[in-house]
Amino acid sequence: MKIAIFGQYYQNNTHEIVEKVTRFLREKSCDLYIYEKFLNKLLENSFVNPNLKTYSCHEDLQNQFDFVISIGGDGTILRAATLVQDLNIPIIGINAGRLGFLATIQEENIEFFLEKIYTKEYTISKRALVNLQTSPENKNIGNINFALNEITVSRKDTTSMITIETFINDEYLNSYWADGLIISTPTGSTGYSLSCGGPVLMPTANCLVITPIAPHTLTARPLVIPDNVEIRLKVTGREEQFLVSMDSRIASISNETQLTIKKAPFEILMVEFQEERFLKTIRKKLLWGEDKRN
Ligand SMILES: NC(=O)c1ccc[n+]([C@@H]2O[C@H](COP(=O)([O-])OP(=O)(O)OC[C@H]3O[C@@H](n4cnc5c(N)ncnc54)[C@H](O)[C@@H]3O)[C@@H](O)[C@H]2O)c1
Ligand SMILES: Nc1ncnc2c1ncn2[C@@H]1O[C@H](COP(=O)(O)OP(=O)(O)OP(=O)(O)O)[C@@H](O)[C@H]1O
Repeated sequence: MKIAIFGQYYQNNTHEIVEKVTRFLREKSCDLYIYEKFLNKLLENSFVNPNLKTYSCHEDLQNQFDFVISIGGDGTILRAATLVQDLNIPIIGINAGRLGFLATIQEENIEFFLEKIYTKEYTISKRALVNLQTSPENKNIGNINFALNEITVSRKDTTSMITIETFINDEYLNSYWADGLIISTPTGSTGYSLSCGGPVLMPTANCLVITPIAPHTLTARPLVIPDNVEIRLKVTGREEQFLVSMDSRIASISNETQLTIKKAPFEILMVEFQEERFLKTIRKKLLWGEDKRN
């Protein structure tokens, strides 16, 4: 099996996690690669390099990898997705962070779950992404023009709200007067959109959510739409520029720019285990059922 390990940060327990993962996979005679910048962080912290091969970009992953193992929090998985892109390499998330909504394996269960990869006791959860196109083209966006969680537009350098004229398949929807607007995938529905009052979507729902960020029109509510439509946005405001974000990445865009958002032509494959399925994750992480009255 050929496996790529990905991580971004070094903290106290990183050593232990990486050692657990590499020890287990070596015993299984895996062909192991590690993200070069992550290895450098480990080496700076007196990690002894057990002759791991390295990779550093999307192109390096193009050569028949079986899995990517992400070590970190949800943000690290979002970053791993920018390397995997359309390569259909399943991602296994080991949680070294806080919430770990997408990164579901806890440190103490690493061997238990990695064994399940060998016994094929897992399923693949296909996650839709959203894709952004701008007219005119914007060089700040580059070719990583997609998001696993959400694409947002928001105000920049001002407390003044922006107006976001929104069309679905060329039909006018609304002009949101708000701090911003979120176009969320089902995966992203438990992220920023949820904090702004959006609904939780099951990962397999073929839908997107349009969620306004602090709209000044009290009747503006999150809207669930099918994922086969094209959403077009035009932003106006006091400043000449606004911000667009794709998961953790941001770019400044000028007001004349038109944004077109639609489902991306590829999916991200998340490895899911029976013990850590989506419904259990929302119960556990959103503390459903913690109310002692029921
Ligand atoms: N007010 C908010 O809730 C808010 C604001 C900005 C961004 N975000 C989220 O943060 C993401 C970027 O992550 P980051 O690490 O760069 O930012 P960050 O460091 O601010 O962390 C954001 C938090 O959101 C959680 N999160 C991310 N994706 C999630 C998901 N799909 N389901 C449930 N929780 C999720 C993370 O676990 C983390 O605790 C964005 O895609 C967005 O969804 C949330
Ligand atoms: N490789 C790692 N080793 C140890 N700790 C890590 C590692 N990567 C991330 N962390 C810890 O997790 C924190 C969050 O990481 P990350 O940005 O990946 O996730 P996040 O989006 O903030 O989500 P979460 O809330 O799930 O942690 C980091 O600040 C750090 O404390």
